Amino acid sequence: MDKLLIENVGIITMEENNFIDEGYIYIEDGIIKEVKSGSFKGEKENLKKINGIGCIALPGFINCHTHVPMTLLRGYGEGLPLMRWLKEKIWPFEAKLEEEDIYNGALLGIIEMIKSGTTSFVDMYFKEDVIAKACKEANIRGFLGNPIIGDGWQGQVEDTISLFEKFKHDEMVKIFIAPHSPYTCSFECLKEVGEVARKLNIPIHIHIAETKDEVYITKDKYSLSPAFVCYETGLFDKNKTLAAHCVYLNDADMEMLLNYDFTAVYNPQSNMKLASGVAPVVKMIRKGINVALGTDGASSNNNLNMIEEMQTASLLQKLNCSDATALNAFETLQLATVNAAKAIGMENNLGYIKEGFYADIILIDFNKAHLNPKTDVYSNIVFSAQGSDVKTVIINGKVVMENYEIKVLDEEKVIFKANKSFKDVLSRL
Ligand SMILES: CSC[C@H]1O[C@@H](n2cnc3c(O)ncnc32)[C@H](O)[C@@H]1O
Ligand SMILES: [Zn+2]
Repeated sequence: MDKLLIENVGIITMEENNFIDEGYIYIEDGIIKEVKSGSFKGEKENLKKINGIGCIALPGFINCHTHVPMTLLRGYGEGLPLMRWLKEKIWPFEAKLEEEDIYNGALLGIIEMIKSGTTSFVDMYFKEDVIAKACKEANIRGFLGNPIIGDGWQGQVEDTISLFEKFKHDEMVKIFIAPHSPYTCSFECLKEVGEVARKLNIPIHIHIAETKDEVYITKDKYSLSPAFVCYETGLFDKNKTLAAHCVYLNDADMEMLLNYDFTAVYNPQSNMKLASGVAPVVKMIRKGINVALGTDGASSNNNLNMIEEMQTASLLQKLNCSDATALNAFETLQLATVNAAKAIGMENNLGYIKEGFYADIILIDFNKAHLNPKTDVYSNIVFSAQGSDVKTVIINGKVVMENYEIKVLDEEKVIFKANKSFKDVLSRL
């Protein structure tokens, strides 16, 4: 049996009013067995110990919307709005990607995510079988969906079914079904996606209502908002759905979505960078819609850092609502942990540091000038911390980064190969 003890550590359990000033977390075979203040009294033989002195432990972040290999496109296609960005720069580049490039970009993104505290991510990209391989090598949890987009959708749905069969018993990789959006998928396609999701009992991952242009497109084509296009195809029926962006959801959309198991995934940095708009997050939460957080790809962000994303998430809502109380630090942390776990159907396993939950835990090093005094630890993490303050990362009970050092991959080699892939793709353009 694998036993791990994190001791002398502050603990944000994510249960309300339950911050443990100094305590321990005891883990057996990847499952949290004890979370208490004070010191561990149990058997200490054959036990790996991590001294968490000066650190605060919290649940690992769940990035609920990304395209992880797009790290290769970081800095590529700068300064364009969504539709021009996709059509003029991103899609032509992606057309030249080979399997090895996707693998190299995925590993680069996974290292970046682990180093800034992400332990699970929800991904939509080509060749998710290759991304799954990268997840398994790094021991990170991947909730992966091959894109379903355009005319070739029938074959892409078949690919998702095969991928699901391949990974249905996997511990770290789960397959989602990922139609790109209501403006790139036909009515028939969205209908079929809903049916397959229900048959396989898997969540749907889609982009909805990202830009004003998207609303014009669906209104023009179907006389419906993007959310109602999905509704009319039965996409939400009895399915769990994660919808990235949701910037232009209107009141009628929200009232309709409340009847479904629906999560809006807020991507503030991507929405700011592409000048898409501000998602009505405070309104959605007030109405009872589950809201989680994602970075989107590194080409529209330009990183995969959930600590930075949380800071932007809260600041943007405060500014947009002209209300300093909007989306406070604890609520913002909920978007990246508890609400995210609910979005992916892992509410009984992830999102809290709690007995019986998976040991997906990060340690933030508070021995830093910018993190003291610890007047409000939630505020310090959301508004003062940097991704690089994450010192140690444990996923499924395995230490994947210790004392700032990635244990599962050769970081230098991954960086070298990703740069080579970028140049190779450019030479094919
Ligand atoms: C076909 S896999 C996913 C597809 O989506 C593209 N993409 C990346 N970011 C966004 C975004 O914010 N909105 C819409 N589409 C996006 C990505 O480049 C891939 O082609
Ligand atoms: Zn996206």
